[in-house]
Amino acid sequence: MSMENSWRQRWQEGRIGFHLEETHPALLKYWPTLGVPSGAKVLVPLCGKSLDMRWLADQGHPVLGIELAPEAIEQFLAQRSGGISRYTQAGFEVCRQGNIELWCGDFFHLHIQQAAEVEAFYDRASLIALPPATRERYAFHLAQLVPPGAKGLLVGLTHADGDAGPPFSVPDEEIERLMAPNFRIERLAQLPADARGRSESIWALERRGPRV
Ligand SMILES: C[S@@+](CC[C@H](N)C(=O)[O-])C[C@H]1O[C@@H](n2cnc3c(N)ncnc32)[C@H](O)[C@@H]1O
Repeated sequence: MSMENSWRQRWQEGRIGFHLEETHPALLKYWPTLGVPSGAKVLVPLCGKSLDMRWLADQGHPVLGIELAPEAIEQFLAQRSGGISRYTQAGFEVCRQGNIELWCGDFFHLHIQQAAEVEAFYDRASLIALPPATRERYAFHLAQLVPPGAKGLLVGLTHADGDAGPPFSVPDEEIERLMAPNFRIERLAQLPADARGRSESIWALERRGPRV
């Protein structure tokens, strides 16, 4: 089965153990330390139906989430009664609710023109959703989409179940190797392991290169 279909099947069957029913504690704790100005648009790759997007929007950030599974987007929108506008842009179905826009489709098809206003990013559980070779592509594509100086928070995950996934275990060394060519990167914290031995790591990133 293709990666795309297996994610859609997960959403259809409700196998979404990664989803949190609250704002991620690391977002609450560490986002304010990045110093991203209120009003800066935040890219949320592989966003699922994460409530973290609501929190970011409540801080004054326009949010651009991108997600493969229409099921995730519809479930996200159904959480609130706010009016929804729907349109097609650059081949993506886009839904907007308040200052959150959700693009339904493949992150790798999102082009820099569509991300033109993005100034920051928030990435939880994207790398760990992707097999090794795709993680390389992901890191490169993210770097292409965000401008020099863009800051982001990244939440990774390691586990002791070997190469199995998703979630794939992505060790610190790999996150550094993938991101360091294009981002200044600092590990902020390692959260305690849960009952299944899964532990999240929290990183601050800043896109390298001269600001224009
Ligand atoms: C592990 S989940 C994390 C979701 C969210 N960030 C969170 O913290 O709840 C990964 C999500 O990425 C989506 N996805 C996987 N590959 C994708 C791709 N190439 N483009 C867009 N979304 C993708 C899946 O459907 C899934 O909802």
